Amino acid sequence: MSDRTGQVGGTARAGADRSHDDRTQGGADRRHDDRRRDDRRHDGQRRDDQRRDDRGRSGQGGVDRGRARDGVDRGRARDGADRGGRGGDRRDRDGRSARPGRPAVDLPRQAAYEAIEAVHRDDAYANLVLPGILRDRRLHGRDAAFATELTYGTLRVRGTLDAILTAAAGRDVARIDPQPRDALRLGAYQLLYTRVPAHAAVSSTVDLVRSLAPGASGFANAVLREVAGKDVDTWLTELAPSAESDPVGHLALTYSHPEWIVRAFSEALGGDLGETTRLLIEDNQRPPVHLCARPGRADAVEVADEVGGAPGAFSPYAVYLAGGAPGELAVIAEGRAHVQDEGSQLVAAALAAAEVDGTDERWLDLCAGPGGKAGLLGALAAQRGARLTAVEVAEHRARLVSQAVRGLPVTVLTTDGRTVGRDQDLPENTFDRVLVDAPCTGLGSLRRRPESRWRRQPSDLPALTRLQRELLGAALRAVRPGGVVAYVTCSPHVVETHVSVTEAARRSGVPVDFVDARPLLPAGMPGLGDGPTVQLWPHRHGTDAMFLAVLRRG
Ligand SMILES: C[S@@+](CC[C@H](N)C(=O)[O-])C[C@H]1O[C@@H](n2cnc3c(N)ncnc32)[C@H](O)[C@@H]1O
Repeated sequence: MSDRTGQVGGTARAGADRSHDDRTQGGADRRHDDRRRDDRRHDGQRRDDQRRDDRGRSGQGGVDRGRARDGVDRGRARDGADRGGRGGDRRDRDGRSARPGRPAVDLPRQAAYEAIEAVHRDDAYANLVLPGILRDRRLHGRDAAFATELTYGTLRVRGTLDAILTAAAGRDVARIDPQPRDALRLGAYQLLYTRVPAHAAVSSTVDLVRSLAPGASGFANAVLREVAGKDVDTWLTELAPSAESDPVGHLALTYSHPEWIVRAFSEALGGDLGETTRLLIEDNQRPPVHLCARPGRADAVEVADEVGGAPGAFSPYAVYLAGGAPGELAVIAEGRAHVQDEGSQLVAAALAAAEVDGTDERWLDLCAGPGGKAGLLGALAAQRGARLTAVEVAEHRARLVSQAVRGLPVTVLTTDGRTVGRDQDLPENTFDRVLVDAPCTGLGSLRRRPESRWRRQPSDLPALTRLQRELLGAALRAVRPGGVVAYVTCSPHVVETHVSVTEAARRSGVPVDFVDARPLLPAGMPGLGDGPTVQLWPHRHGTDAMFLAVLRRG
């Protein structure tokens, strides 16, 4: 450790103690007034340095402090950093904006902080809460992209950030108050995983902490300077367990996933740690947006031309968007396409591609909300003279299904899918094709839900797997002899995939055979394994990790 780092380390611990005093003794502020005045003088100097630094760096690419080892996509946030504190923003003696009504912190960082805080304080979902915050703060274009990158990135690598912050602060992050803690996570993310200049990352975070918890700004300054003393690889070398003695712990800290999820992925990948690593890396990338060009209403190649995207690699309906907000596209507004991961398209289309003997008119989607697969199946049903019944137990999600299938031959039922045989609209032995897109942990779409890896717990599994078995049991009662059932999860956890499907089939009392699902996917698709089930993967196929089992009723 260098002299400078050692010195800062001492300051960080002193700061940590000060902040602790502030919280526990209330009036401790007075005892530290002198130190705070010093802090402010240093902060003012630092901000001047930062502006000079930002001006000097703009156009030069900044400093990339990270390398590829953690798999986090870096460098995209660089330009946004240059905006912080520039453009003639006049500040008062405390570093706050001198213009009334403007927050002390630049708007993209403020927006990212608010989203992160809402996720941790209110159990909000980042993908739902952030658009409203961006709208309220009138952030568009590069500012909105910067705020989004900071929000998603910070939430994704929270585990690694917390380990580093714990070491830098000299105490467990759990013992730091929630507001400065989230601000520190945001600051450490900028320092370790983006090209934001260190001065900008530190001073903007200290400003943010000062606006939230004035007593903690000196502490935040010291902790961040300690964090900035090493790059992420050096931190990980110091903190991560050895890859030889504790491979799961090593991967978990290095690639910021909970250990139980690393273990589950490794098991689903047959214990191949190299491939597990590639998956973890992929989970930390910004996910692409895929559209589904609805069959009969649009052609994927034409939609790709229209939106400036590219046709998908596998699904005949897939279009890869280059960027931008899909909600603003005419093709979506006009119902010619919808947003849907390519893997979801593939598993829904596989159900439609399976052979059935006899009639092919009555299709059933037993877990339809919010309606992505019902939209594709409804469009295919329209082409083939069939009709889809879409079942969803949650009222608000059933409304989303109704919106998604407008104009298609789909009947939406707001009911429990397990009522097959008890509900007159869900008779037994009736449907030709049935989809069970079961509620699951969602471990296959961690790229899209940055907070979910930290929110999900192994204790979620028993209730989910019971529901999965019951819904698949209901589907096996609903399908007629000779008809097919597709069981789908957006999770590769073997307890939710192989265990749920084999247990449900065994307990159903209905004669069923597994159909080889691989030929139901586009010809030549690589990496589909030995069958009869199929597991798609982000690192192999660029899709969410969808699982598909197809069963034919005897
Ligand atoms: C994985 S999501 C389905 C996603 C959907 N197929 C799509 O492509 O948009 C599972 C859905 O099942 C619903 N669900 C949960 N329990 C259910 C039940 N007992 N009966 C019907 N739907 C249920 C959930 O509310 C959720 O909307």
